[in-house]
Amino acid sequence: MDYKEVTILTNHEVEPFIADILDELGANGVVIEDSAEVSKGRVDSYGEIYDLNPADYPETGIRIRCYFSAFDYKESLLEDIKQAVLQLHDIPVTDFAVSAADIKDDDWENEWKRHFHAFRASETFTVVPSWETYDAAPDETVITLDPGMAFGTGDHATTSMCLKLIEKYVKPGRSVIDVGTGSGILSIAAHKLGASPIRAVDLDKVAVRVAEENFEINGCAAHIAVDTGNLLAGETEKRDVILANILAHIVDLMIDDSYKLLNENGIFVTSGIITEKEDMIVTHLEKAGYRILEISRDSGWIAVAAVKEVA
Ligand SMILES: C[S@@+](CC[C@H](N)C(=O)[O-])C[C@H]1O[C@@H](n2cnc3c(N)ncnc32)[C@H](O)[C@@H]1O
Repeated sequence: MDYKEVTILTNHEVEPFIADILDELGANGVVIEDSAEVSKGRVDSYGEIYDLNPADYPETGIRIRCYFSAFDYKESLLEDIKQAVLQLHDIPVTDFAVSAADIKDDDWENEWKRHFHAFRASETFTVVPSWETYDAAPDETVITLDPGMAFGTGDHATTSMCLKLIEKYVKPGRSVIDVGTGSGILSIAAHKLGASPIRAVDLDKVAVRVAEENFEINGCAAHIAVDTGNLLAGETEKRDVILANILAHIVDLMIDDSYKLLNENGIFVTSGIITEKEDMIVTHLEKAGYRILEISRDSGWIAVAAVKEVA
């Protein structure tokens, strides 16, 4: 079947919402290229800094590439995307352009996989696509991933900030629940650090299937229970750590439940929160009884680690 590659150029503020919009409209695989990445400089597994090729990135804002099968693509699609973006509440859309091109080679999957390569996502975790071979250095812990249609390759600021907080706060033998597991990346990281037992849930059945496959690839399927689930609804087992990288207004809905479900001195690691929503989330966390341990910031997003201290 032929595929269409749809390219969108827009400003950073739209980024948190674009994947959901494209998903609703039937996109297969979404790749986000951020102009801010070029100025960061990357460090490879041997500590050498390398530059990204500016030609691969937009000059300003973000470029989103996504893929639609001929079956899902219709003439009105570009206009539908534009209208959905322009109707976002309270989000300034200062730049917007959308275009489509044919992909003739029947190989859209490889087209978007072209953009995903092994990279160091945190101090110890290196994410390696399942189709690449990689020689890990002794200080690296490899997470092998095929994210398929699910979110979570690790190169998004929210995921890498979560990985860094997990490195710090998840200890061997701690019980974990990963809410909105996506590709399963955070659960795999927790497992590699010795956490147990681990449960992963996602509202999206496709994400649950992808996470299961990634648990298999990483040899941890027997150690992570994965299921569909809506936030913490129906969860009764107390946990030492709760992970949730979802959007701020959704995280907000689970703050009180997370506090109830945590053991004493348990830790809530959460991200998916744009800086504009920091005050709202921090105020709610403190009201629920949490003490904020730290807040990380990257590319307009924050991640929070908070502890349930019981006097
Ligand atoms: C931003 S992705 C995070 C994926 C991965 N945990 C990571 O850190 O990269 C958010 C995930 O939350 C899931 N999600 C959204 N709303 C949810 C809900 N109410 N309950 C459970 N999962 C939800 C989405 O399907 C998506 O897979």
